[in-house]
Amino acid sequence: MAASASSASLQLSSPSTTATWLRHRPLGLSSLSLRHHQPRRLVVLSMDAKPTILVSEKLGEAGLNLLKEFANVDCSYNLSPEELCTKISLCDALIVRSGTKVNRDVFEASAGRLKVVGRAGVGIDNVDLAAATEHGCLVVNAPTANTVAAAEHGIALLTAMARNIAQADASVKAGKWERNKYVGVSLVGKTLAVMGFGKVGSEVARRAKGLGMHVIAHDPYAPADRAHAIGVELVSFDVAISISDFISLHMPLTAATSKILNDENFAKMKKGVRIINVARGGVIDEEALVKAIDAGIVAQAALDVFTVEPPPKDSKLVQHENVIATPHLGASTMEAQEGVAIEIAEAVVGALKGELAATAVNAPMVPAQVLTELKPYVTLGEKLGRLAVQLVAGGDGVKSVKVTYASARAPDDLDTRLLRAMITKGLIEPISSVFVNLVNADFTAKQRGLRITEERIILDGSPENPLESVQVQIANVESKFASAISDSGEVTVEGRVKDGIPHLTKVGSFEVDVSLEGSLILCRQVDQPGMIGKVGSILGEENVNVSFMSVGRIAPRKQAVMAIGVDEEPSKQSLKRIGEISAVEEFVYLKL
Ligand SMILES: NC(=O)c1ccc[n+]([C@@H]2O[C@H](COP(=O)([O-])OP(=O)(O)OC[C@H]3O[C@@H](n4cnc5c(N)ncnc54)[C@H](O)[C@@H]3O)[C@@H](O)[C@H]2O)c1
Ligand SMILES: O=C(O)[C@H](O)COP(=O)(O)O
Repeated sequence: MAASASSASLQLSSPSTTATWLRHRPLGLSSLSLRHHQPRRLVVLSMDAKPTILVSEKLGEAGLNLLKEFANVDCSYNLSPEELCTKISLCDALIVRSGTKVNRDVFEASAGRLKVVGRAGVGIDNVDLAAATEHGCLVVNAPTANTVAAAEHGIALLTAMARNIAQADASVKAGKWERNKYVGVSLVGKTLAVMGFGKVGSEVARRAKGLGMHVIAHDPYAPADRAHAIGVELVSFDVAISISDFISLHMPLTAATSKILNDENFAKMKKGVRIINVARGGVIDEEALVKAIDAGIVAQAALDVFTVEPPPKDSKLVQHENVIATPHLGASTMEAQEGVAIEIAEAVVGALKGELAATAVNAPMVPAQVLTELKPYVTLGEKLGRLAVQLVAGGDGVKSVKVTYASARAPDDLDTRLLRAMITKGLIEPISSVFVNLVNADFTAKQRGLRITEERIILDGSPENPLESVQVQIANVESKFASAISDSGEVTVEGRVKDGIPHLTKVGSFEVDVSLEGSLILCRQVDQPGMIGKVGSILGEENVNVSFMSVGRIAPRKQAVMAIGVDEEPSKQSLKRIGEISAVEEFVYLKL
């Protein structure tokens, strides 16, 4: 008889995840279950329990108010990189726009405290995503609220450039009246190439069509039917740049798009082409653009974004008379900034509360309604992982875990990434000091050499629930609770969600039914009358509340496993007394 409170020191090895799919019938359940009380929850917040959120660039008032309801908010603008690194170690979340470089130094300086970086806008090229992921820091953005503002700014630049508005305005203000100098070009009937047919690009295309332009687009990843729906033809990169009178850039800055407009590609363009950039400065080789303007290939350029922001005062590009420039104003409308601020505040507060984020950039992005549906299963997965690893006694360490999902849903209708991540969290956190979340789960498993294979059992029946059951098995280990080893030799726990609450339904080969709240005592005993009463009264004497009890047995009066859910942690003395009950053969106390 052995009692053990929680963890063992284990080594995890041999990374990777694999998946297989099988077809089975639903599994039956036959266990005796007694519900005692609804578990009570006691939440105690200390005076300084509020998280701290650093806002390093100007954010709309409505968003700030939302943040302040939940956290201490430190609005510190124009921080130097050193100041940011100093402050960040005291912050749980950071909200930035495009002006703050959130590099590896920032994550290292946070020493694990920084849990969320919120990008109040779309482009996340100023955040080191690899470093964020390695540090388990979630990055969320606000991808929709500034789309229209950016598209409108693109159209504003297009029309202003075509009619020399900026230069003519400066000339009039300088006391001149140069009507012949500022003759423009018309837009109607001209060809516009939209490079990057995403949210902003498609809104620009829609508006340009309204101006009577012929719009084509290049985007290797955009669906043709979305383009056709607004009367835009998708073409190759070379066709787009070589036949167009105007080229408007709307792709993200990535390794593939960096300096995509360079000497070679400017040489392919139609003489007199006009360029608009409200995407990112880095997609244009700025030196090559100056040369192309001087060579007469590019007649004019209208730029909102630059490789270095702000650009140097003596920038040849900015100073060029055929260039108009704005200081990264694409998202800067009152409406967009209020929208972005609310969008990012909600995402950051949600993430700090531990909710799954729908706008996560470095974690699986799952639509909000799917997240809501999966929530209890995600909790189930984490708790099964926690239970399984606490049941391990020794062996060569936890190296190989198999997760089996039983579901009536079609394989492509069940996203298991969230579940796998939370099972991984449950498996790793009780035996290490590592903080595991959706962001770094796969990375951490790989680093620790934990191999997780996933198997899918396709059930017949109604696919109303995403999952019927989840089973977690750890191979090649011994257990501190021998009954947790299944007939096939693995530490095995299985659970399902009932009425929105995760339940443990199987331990080893024994069927039980206990809600996974509070903590758990598992006892193997010889089935006989009075056992529930004996254990219950030992716990009752200590005022430990039993939330659930369930007995799974091979046959009446044979071996049985009793699962007891408790709200409070029993003392070592009580656990010892349970172990001393004569019919109890082994027992274990597990923290959920
Ligand atoms: N100036 C501003 O203030 C401002 C405001 C909003 C957005 N932006 C920038 O505009 C860009 C687009 O934003 P969005 O919200 O439309 O993003 P989005 O993700 O909706 O669209 C980007 C599109 O670019 C496409 N793309 C990726 N690689 C490409 C390539 N090599 N060639 C062509 N297309 C490619 C993608 O398939 C996608 O459809 C981003 O760079 C964003 O940072 C700037
Ligand atoms: O990517 C974006 O959302 C835009 O570039 C806006 O950037 P900003 O928030 O710094 O204005």
